[in-house]
Amino acid sequence: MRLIETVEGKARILLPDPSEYERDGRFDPAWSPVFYNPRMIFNRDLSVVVVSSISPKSVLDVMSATGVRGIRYYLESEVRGEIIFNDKNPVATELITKNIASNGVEKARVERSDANSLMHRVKVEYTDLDPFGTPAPFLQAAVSSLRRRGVLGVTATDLSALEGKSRNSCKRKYGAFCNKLSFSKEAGLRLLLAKIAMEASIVEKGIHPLITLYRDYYYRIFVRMEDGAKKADNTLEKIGSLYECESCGYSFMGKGFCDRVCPVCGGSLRSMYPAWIGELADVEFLGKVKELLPRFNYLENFPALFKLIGSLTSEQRYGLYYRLDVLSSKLRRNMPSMEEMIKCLGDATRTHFHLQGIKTSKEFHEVLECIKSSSHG
Ligand SMILES: C[S@@+](CC[C@H](N)C(=O)[O-])C[C@H]1O[C@@H](n2cnc3c(N)ncnc32)[C@H](O)[C@@H]1O
Ligand SMILES: [Zn+2]
Repeated sequence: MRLIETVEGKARILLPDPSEYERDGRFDPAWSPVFYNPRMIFNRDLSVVVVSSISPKSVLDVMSATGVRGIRYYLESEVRGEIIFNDKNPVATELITKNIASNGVEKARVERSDANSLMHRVKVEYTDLDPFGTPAPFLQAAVSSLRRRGVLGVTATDLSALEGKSRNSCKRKYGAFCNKLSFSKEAGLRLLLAKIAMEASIVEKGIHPLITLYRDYYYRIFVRMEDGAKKADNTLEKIGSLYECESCGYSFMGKGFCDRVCPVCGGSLRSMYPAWIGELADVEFLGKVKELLPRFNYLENFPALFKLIGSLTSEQRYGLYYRLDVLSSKLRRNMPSMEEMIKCLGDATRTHFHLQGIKTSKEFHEVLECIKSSSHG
C-alpha cells in the first residue's frame, strides 16, 4: 500500500494513495483500504472548534479510519486527556498508530474493536460517532459511552431515509412514520434528534442539543447528556410530530400524533413522527463557539464557519422554515427575493437548511401576504 501525506488543519496525515484505487479514472473514498474523505473537512473543522468549546478531558473517536479527527482534537482543540482511537479495520489501526506517532499525540490509545462493544466498555466526556451512512445501529452504545454531562458528536449521511425520500428505510432505521415534507432538511434533523433522545432515555439520560446542522449531504449533531430519569422524561416531552398541509403549505409542530386536518384551510396533512420539537441549538453555546472562532482563522473554512455559526444563532429564535419557492408556486406568483421577504416580514431570517428557506415569527397568513405583495409579475 503506497501512502501519501495530506495536511488538514494542523495535522499531517498519511493515507493510502487514492490513485492506486481509481476505477475508470474515478475515485470514491470507500474504495480505499482506509477511508479519508476531503469532502468532510468542513465537518472536521467545525468539530475541532466545537470540541475546543467543550474542552473534554477524555475523547473517544470510535470510527477513526486514518485517525484524522482525534489527531486534530489533540493538535487544535488542545484535548490533553486520553484520546481513544478505534477502528475495526486492521489496516486502519496500523495507519492510525503511524499518524498518532508522527503528529506527536500523547495519551493516545488505539483499539481495534467493534464500535458498539467498545462504547459499552468505556466512559469518556466526548464520543465522536462518524459512520458510513446511518448512525442508528450505534446510538444506544454511543450514549452509554458518556460520562455525566458528556457530549456526543454524530454524523449522519443517510439523508434519503431521514428526509423521508426512502420511507421504508426511514421506518427501518428510525422507527419513524415518514413523508417527504417541503422543509425536509429540517425534518430529517429533527427525526435524528428524536431517535437520539429515545435511545438516551432508555439509559435514563436526557439530551440537550448544543449545535445541530445540515450541510451538503450530511447532518452533524452535538448533544449534551443530561443524566437522570427525570431529565429523560423531560426530554421525551420534546418529541412530537411535524405537519405540512398538502393544499396551502402551512406547517407546524405538535405534541403526540394525530391525523388532523389543516387548521388554516381544512386540507389534508402530511406528517413525520416521532420528531424532535424542541430547540435545535443552545444560543449560549453558539456564543461560546463564536468567541473561540478567531483562534481558528488559519483554516480555509474559517469564513464559512463564521457564516454558519452566525446563521445558526439567528435561526434559533424561530420555528420551522418555509420554502419561498414552494409557497410562491402554490400562490401562482413569481418568487420574491429573500431580501424583499425579510424586509416585508420585519422579523425573519434566512436558514442554513435551504437557499429558498425563510424562518419567521410572523403568522402564516402574513407570509402569504408578503409573497403576494413582494412578488413581481
Ligand atoms: C466514515 S469512516 C470514518 C471517518 C473518520 N472519522 C474521518 O473523519 O475521516 C467510518 C470508519 O468506521 C469503521 N467502522 C465501520 N463499522 C465499524 C464498527 N462496527 N466498529 C468499528 N469501526 C467501524 C470503518 O472501517 C471506517 O474506517
Ligand atoms: Zn392548509
